[in-house]
Amino acid sequence: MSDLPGIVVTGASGRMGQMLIKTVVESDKARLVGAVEREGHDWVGRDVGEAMGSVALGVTVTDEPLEAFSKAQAVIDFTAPAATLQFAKLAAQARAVHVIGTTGMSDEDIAQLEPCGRHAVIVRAGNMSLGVNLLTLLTQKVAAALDEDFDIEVIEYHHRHKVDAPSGTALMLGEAAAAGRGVALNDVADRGRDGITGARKRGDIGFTAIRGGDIIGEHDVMFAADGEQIVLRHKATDRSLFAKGALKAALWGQDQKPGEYDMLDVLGL
Ligand SMILES: NC(=O)C1=CN([C@@H]2O[C@H](COP(=O)(O)OP(=O)(O)OC[C@H]3O[C@@H](n4cnc5c(N)ncnc54)[C@H](OP(=O)(O)O)[C@@H]3O)[C@@H](O)[C@H]2O)C=CC1
Ligand SMILES: O=C(O)C1=N[C@H](C(=O)O)C[C@H](O)C1
Repeated sequence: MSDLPGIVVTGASGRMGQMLIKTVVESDKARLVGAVEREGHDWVGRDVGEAMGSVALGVTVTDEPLEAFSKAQAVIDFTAPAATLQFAKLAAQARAVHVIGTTGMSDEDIAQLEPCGRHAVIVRAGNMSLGVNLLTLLTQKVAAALDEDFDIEVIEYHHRHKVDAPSGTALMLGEAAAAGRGVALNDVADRGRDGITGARKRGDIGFTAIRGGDIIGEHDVMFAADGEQIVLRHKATDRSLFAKGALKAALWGQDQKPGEYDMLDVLGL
């Protein structure tokens, strides 16, 4: 038996689930020890490699997360808010590092992670890429340098299947812009315009969500003043970017004390 950290992937059949399984299997720093799907899913009981239409990997998809987590050092979870809250409790019980990529979690959902972080390491980020995490720091710096003559708008572009808006990344960028301005995002966020909205309020941070086709994930932070605009931009062209970041977080988490962390901690930014 290898002593490489064992990883369980939840939401195994999903876009990110499949990418994560491929990334873990191809890594020489970790091994895949479990794949979880919800009860009743037609992948349950099948070899996960075969279910993905490839070679057998010797890992059977299960609908019993606690049993899978108990055999693992880390759980990588890109699913949905309700599932992630359930997995957080089980990962804490199993003392496994819980890497959370799931977006669309409310403030109340996030608060529920706190007791879990007392027992296990949690790394959560709306975007696991180096580029976006660096962009949050640039956004904060530009927002701090400019005054409210510059309107800030975060524009995000995603595929037609995405179910949450604004994206987790857009909210990270909005938080960074608000921090640069020394304000709370909740006090200035303008999330959804329709009808007679009135003119833009000075100091607001706006969000625009585009959905279409197979766009993997693109984010612009626009600073628009009279006579000039600055646009900071990140474009993801491959989902493996997020999966590699998540695996890095799972490995980094092995050496940390229980608590809640983000990708800036993992990347040392
Ligand atoms: N942080 C980051 O870097 C990134 C985050 N994401 C986020 O990851 C999440 C997943 O995205 P994506 O893979 O595109 O979505 P998909 O819909 O393709 O996959 C989600 C998977 O989670 C499964 N799932 C949902 N609920 C449960 C449950 N209770 N138990 C077990 N499995 C469950 C779904 O199963 P079923 O089909 O049966 O519902 C599905 O297999 C989203 O929140 C997305 O925003 C995505 C990319 C990068
Ligand atoms: O749902 C997606 O696909 C993505 N979700 C994340 C988000 O909400 O920001 C990250 C990435 O943009 C892809």
